[in-house]
Amino acid sequence: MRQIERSIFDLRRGVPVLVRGRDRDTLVAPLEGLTDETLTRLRATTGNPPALVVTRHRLERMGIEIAADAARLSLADGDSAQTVVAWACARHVEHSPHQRPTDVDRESHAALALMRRGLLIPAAVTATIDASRREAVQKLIDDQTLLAIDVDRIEAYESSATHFLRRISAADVPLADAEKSRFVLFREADGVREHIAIVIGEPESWRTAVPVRLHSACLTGDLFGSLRCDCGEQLRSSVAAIAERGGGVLLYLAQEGRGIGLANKLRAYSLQDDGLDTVDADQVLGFGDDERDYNVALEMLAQLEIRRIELLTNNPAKIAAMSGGGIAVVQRSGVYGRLTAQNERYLTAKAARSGHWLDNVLGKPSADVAMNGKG
Ligand SMILES: Nc1nc2c(ncn2[C@@H]2O[C@H](COP(=O)(O)OP(=O)(O)OP(=O)(O)O)[C@@H](O)[C@H]2O)c(=O)[nH]1
Ligand SMILES: [Zn+2]
Repeated sequence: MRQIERSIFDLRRGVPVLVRGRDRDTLVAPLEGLTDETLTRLRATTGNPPALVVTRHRLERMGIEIAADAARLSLADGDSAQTVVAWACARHVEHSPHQRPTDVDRESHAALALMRRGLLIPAAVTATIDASRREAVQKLIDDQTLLAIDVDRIEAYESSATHFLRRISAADVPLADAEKSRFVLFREADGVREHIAIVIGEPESWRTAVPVRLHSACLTGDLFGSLRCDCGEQLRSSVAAIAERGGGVLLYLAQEGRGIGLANKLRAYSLQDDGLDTVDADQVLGFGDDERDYNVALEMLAQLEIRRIELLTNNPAKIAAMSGGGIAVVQRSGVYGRLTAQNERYLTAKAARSGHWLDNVLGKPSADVAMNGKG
């Protein structure tokens, strides 16, 4: 396994990793699972006081505006793990951090990139290695107690991770709403995530604007029929709609929870039960309103040689992402689930805060829109 994937797995297990910069080495511990012992060990190993690295979204939640993507908050000797975790992801913070946030260095920025890729809360505790501890730290690396990874590699990985997809396997899987369906599985270059193209009908008989649905995974809704969202019904009605149009493609994207992962989505659900809406709940955890990017979808469409599409969505961001990636979106058609007592607040927030076209679900009439070839 390459160092980068190994470091993500270490962080997911709660094990710190060393990020090697040009001028300094930084020990990085994930916020998730942080204990007082971790903080003590971080101090002892590095010989320096640790800092908490959090995203701009998290700081905004704490009433602090910054221009950069992330910032560091210095930690004092007496700060307990509980306090640090509260600063990073609690809805209510009793004591504010002692100091104004300072700019993040490349190493801290890279640390957050690893957390996101590992679907962890995007926050880390970091400390630079003091010159006096270099030898001891090198020993930990040599005996494989500690994994070291170059900051350059993390940055290169960040920009290339999803740009290469391998087609791994395929099989016919007849579906209740589309008997002629073929599942084609793609794997990202690092092997971490897999996405599926469900190819419905025969490509030769598709319309010139291929009906396409980009569907972000939702375990709770798609598989269990959760009433908190509309995903399951959207999934099934998209398959039926594509089949009715004579075939097309549904891309089932490993973007659970708008890209934050299932663990964080469940955390966000608890925060919603506490009164927050879907966007604010994600922000409490340090995420933006939508963490997805659609490069994977663009790459899958390219490999399937699809360039002109009718997009089945209510989400303007998906149209922008496809058009921006060189796909001609010639038409947009809505795809709706039922309004339930449990999903009304979620759908209302999507319409109000993220601009989704949900008027006819929420009780106002609306029509499908022809894009005039412009997307
Ligand atoms: N973070 C978070 N994610 C959620 C929540 N509810 C649903 N989701 C996720 O939101 C995503 C919905 O994805 P889609 O159905 O592809 O799309 P959409 O952005 O609603 O746009 P449409 O194409 O109009 O359906 C899935 O990944 C769900 O897991 C929530 O409360 N919080
Ligand atoms: Zn859902």
